[in-house]
Amino acid sequence: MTENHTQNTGIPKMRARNVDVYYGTKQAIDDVSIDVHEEHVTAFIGPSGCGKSTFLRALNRMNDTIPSAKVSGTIELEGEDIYASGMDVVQLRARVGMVFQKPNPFPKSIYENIAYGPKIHGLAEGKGALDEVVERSLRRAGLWEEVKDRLEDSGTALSGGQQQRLCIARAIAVDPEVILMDEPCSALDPIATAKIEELIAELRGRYAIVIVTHSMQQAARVSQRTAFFHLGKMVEYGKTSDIFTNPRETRTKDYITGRYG
Ligand SMILES: Nc1ncnc2c1ncn2[C@@H]1O[C@H](COP(=O)(O)OP(=O)(O)OP(=O)(O)O)[C@@H](O)[C@H]1O
Repeated sequence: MTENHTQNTGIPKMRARNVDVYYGTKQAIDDVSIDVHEEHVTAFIGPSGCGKSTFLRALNRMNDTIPSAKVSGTIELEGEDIYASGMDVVQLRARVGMVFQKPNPFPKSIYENIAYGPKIHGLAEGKGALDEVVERSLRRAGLWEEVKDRLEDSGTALSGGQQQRLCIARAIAVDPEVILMDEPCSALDPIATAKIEELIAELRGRYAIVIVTHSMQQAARVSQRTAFFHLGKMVEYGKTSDIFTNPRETRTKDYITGRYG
């Protein structure tokens, strides 16, 4: 373990050590160790197929849904082993929320998209409390003003960018500690992308955010820490400004200067 991997800035929110992920016999992640801190946006970058999404999904056990996937090593959330046998995975995924590449609202009303999680997790009792959570979550996701008069409309009737903010509001509604975002802007136009990036900057004050992105410009704009992945390994992890201006590893330099990818 080197300083390079831990980026010592206080107690980490999540701590991964020596993580391997296999799909059947194919190794997709090889011995990755990283600390993720609250009030930071951590970007995962690297060429297609290097394992960014696989590692991201390991952070809230989304890989459990893929029968061939096997994770080893340790991943802790606030010091608690998330792969321990007693871990409640539904609860874990509320604490470590996820936003996907393609916005995926439920085919239900805007209101229900947000209210569903707090209801099943028992976070809000009664209509008044639920109304409050819905408004607060939509406000935090920068969507309230646009939807407050149409909360009963279907979430799927919103524009792509609004749908993605709805999905972020849905993640926020269950009071997460970490939000994982897997290329959250790849299906959006530049204006919707800029809104999501602004939102990420605001949300950083409350949550640890991890974002997978193909856009180095986006990583540079939104993140404070960047991890560069290549062929299943995490090659370099550091302050985003250092990774982009003064990378230590040749492979990082080659990638950020566009030599491959
Ligand atoms: N469900 C799966 N079953 C088998 N192999 C998979 C599965 N998902 C990913 N892989 C393989 O694992 C490796 C890492 O894939 P992953 O999607 O994590 O990479 P990535 O860096 O996120 O790629 P991209 O940037 O293209 O999304 C690839 O070789 C991929 O083919």
